[in-house]
Amino acid sequence: MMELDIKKKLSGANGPFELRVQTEIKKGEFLTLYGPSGAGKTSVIRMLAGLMKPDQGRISVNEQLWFDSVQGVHLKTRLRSIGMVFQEYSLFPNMTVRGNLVFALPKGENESWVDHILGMVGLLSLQDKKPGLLSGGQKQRVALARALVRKPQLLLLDEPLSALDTAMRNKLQDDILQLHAELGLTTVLISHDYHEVKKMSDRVLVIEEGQLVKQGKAEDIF
Ligand SMILES: Nc1ncnc2c1ncn2[C@@H]1O[C@H](COP(=O)(O)OP(=O)(O)OP(=O)(O)O)[C@@H](O)[C@H]1O
Repeated sequence: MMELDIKKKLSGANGPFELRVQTEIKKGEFLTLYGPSGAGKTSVIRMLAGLMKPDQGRISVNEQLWFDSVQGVHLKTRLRSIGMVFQEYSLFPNMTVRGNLVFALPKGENESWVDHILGMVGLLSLQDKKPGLLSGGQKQRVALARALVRKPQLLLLDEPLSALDTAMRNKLQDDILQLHAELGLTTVLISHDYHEVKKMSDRVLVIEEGQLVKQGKAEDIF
């Protein structure tokens, strides 16, 4: 169970506005953030990841405090149990697929977990290739696998599929849903794609100009 209550002043294209999001995320939930460009969705994910500091509020995950403005707590990104995938492929180009995953493995951890993850996402046959030789979909599959190497409590996905063609996109959506279920993940996805939101989400938060304007099941919202 995750509790999130954050405020942050942002400077948007039409002047400053306040981002304010308050919600609880259940363990195992698949939550999607939906809303127009510039609404503050990426900022929410960055604050969950510890890459942006809220002005005020509190983030707690299973009794562990990640952020608390009153107590002055701001846990560093590497101390938060998170995995992240963004739209741009952020793989190390000079390492193999396997190398990218092993690099993310905590010191002393058994590499058999890397094999397991590679198998789950269907990358075993590509494990010795460098990312430059892979298609966009394959690269995102590697990025997803790498995000899962540390068995994160929270998986953060910022439009990871928006650069892919429809077929590849569908396939990766299925993979993400399967991994989410098999690993018991709690996942927060940003998506602009209405079909994707409907297919993936247990719950949708609609954010406009920093405000949470609607939330609920996708079929009730659209
Ligand atoms: N550190 C910051 N301080 C102030 N304003 C910021 C900061 N970072 C981003 N912003 C502004 O906040 C606004 C919201 O950005 P954000 O990327 O969170 O929106 P978004 O909903 O994810 O949009 P998109 O869908 O286009 O990615 C933007 O106008 C951006 O310029």
